[in-house]
Amino acid sequence: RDSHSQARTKPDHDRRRRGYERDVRIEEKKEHDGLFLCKSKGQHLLTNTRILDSIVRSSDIRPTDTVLEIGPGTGNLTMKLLEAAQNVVAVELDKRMVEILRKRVSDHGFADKLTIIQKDVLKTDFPHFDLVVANIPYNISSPLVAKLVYGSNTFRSATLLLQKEFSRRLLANPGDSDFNRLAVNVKLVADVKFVMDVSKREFVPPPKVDSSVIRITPKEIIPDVNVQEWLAFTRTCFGKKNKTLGSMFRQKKKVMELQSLSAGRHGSNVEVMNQTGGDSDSDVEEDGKDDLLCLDTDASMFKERVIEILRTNGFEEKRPSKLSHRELLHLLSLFNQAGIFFHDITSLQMDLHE
Ligand SMILES: C[S@@+](CC[C@H](N)C(=O)[O-])C[C@H]1O[C@@H](n2cnc3c(N)ncnc32)[C@H](O)[C@@H]1O
Repeated sequence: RDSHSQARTKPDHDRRRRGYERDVRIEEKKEHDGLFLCKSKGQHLLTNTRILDSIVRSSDIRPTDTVLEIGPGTGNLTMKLLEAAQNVVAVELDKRMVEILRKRVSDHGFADKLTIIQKDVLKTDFPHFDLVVANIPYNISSPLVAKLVYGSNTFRSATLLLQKEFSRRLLANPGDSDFNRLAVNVKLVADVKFVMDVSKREFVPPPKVDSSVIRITPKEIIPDVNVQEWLAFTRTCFGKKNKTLGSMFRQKKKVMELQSLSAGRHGSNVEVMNQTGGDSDSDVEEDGKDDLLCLDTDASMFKERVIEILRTNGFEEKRPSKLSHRELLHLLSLFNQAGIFFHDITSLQMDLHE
């Protein structure tokens, strides 16, 4: 009986869904002249005026500010930003959105306050701006946050509407289950604060997930560390964030990387290249207990040197996701003092993801 009722509910569900999608189209057609919203470009428009107002209020815009908006879409947020700021720079990929936005803004007499850059935000150099306020496409959250916090622009804060789960990771602290490489890298250079949750029902069309607004404020003083080396170091340490550092640095793969590099080097410095992919917690990898048997003497000695640094400084049994920035920076400096440096051949990509 159950399977029979399931067989009947599936078409019902599909019919309801088709009807719903048609409604959204009609609504959009009315509002945006038949504009079809692309999921692949993350086109979920925020339509609730109360929430748009709260976002603008919480972003602390001054009348003299230039605000950078990423993905203005049809301009729901842009109109509010134009009222509050001196200027808005909006970066939008979709030509159709740009046309609608341009018309809407000039109909309201704001044209001279808005600069539109019709480009992919990840491939655009930003002009000067004071603040970022944006409902961004969720599929580029990680590289976009990286571009903002590790990029060359100086700004007061970025108030961003993000996927709820992603924002929880950014908000996490050492020891929290969500704490990962993204959080450790962003929080080296910025503070992250929760602003509010936003239900998926507030968007047209609704995405599958709920959202949150967070505020990222770049730190005035950041630790004196080579950024590329830090990113490579955290890529290594957070490769398997729940493993102990001891077992991580015993992995055959890591030692072999070191071995091949040390073979090509002279002098005391040894570079630890980070070119490994597959760095999720679920990856199955050898714990390294027997790996030593497969390694030649130089690599074994090098591995023992690394383990010795961890052991004598109390890091061998520690898990990277439980360490503070201070502890991680200390560990990196211990490696450096021992002539071990982390370099990333993919360093030009500022990808902070786990
Ligand atoms: C989530 S919608 C937000 C629309 C609008 N801000 C709102 O709140 O109603 C994201 C917008 O970003 C644009 N977009 C997607 N990928 C982009 C990219 N790589 N660079 C610039 N804009 C992009 C989409 O076309 C879309 O208009």
